[in-house]
Amino acid sequence: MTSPQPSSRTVVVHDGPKLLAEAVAARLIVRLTDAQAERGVAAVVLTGGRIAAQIYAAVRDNPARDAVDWSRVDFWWGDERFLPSGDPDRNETQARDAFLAALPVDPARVRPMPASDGPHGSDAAAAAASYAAAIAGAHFDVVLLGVGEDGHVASVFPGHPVGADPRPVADVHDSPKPPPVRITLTVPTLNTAAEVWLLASGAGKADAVREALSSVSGAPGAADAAGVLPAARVHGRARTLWLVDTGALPGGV
Ligand SMILES: O=C1O[C@H](COP(=O)(O)O)[C@@H](O)[C@H](O)[C@H]1O
Repeated sequence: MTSPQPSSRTVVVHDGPKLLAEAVAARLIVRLTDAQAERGVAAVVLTGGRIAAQIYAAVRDNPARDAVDWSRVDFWWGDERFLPSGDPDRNETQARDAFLAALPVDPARVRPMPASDGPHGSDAAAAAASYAAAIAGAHFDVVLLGVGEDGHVASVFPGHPVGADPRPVADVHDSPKPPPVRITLTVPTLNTAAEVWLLASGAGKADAVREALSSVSGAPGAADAAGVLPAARVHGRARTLWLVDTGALPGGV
């Protein structure tokens, strides 16, 4: 079921996490195929989280995945847990294990955020600055954002100073969700994308989804101090899609 929303948001509700993952995977394959037809290349910003892992596996297992020239897809990350390379809790590790390792990607186009044992060591601010340099001038066809129980997206947490950070990429300390140190694209950077897809599955997300969808905000500069959930502050330039299941939005829109 699909419903147009105020402020050009569209909410699509699927009947459970399996169907949500398969439908988003199919949608992503089509979007990347279209981007390559239009621009020659495609670029996607990956997220972490439980439904994201299911979506990546569904892309891997979808026979239509071969419609995409994976060697001409740029993979970026919206946020990262600042942990050593290969740590199972890194969003990079999750995506590599779930689908990147199974696809004929160009390793040079896979651009994870730095790890805590990388060139910047434990200096998360330097790591964030280096990622800001890497994304400068990049075009994002799609940003995937898993919505947290508290309404966070990427590592922009409600009430946390990162919500008002003026940098394109921020280091995050004292994250309310472990691990405490993270790196994230900030809201203005996420909002440069052509399309933003917000993903939510399960009853644990219901309060955040309901609150974000009822918010009248969504303006790129909306101050976090105003109490607007990060999930309500992000939007694509061309399209903002909420892709959820019936657990996350009981009763529909
Ligand atoms: O910590 C994070 O969590 C969220 C969502 O996780 P989920 O398991 O509740 O779906 C994700 O938005 C973010 O990228 C990640 O770093």
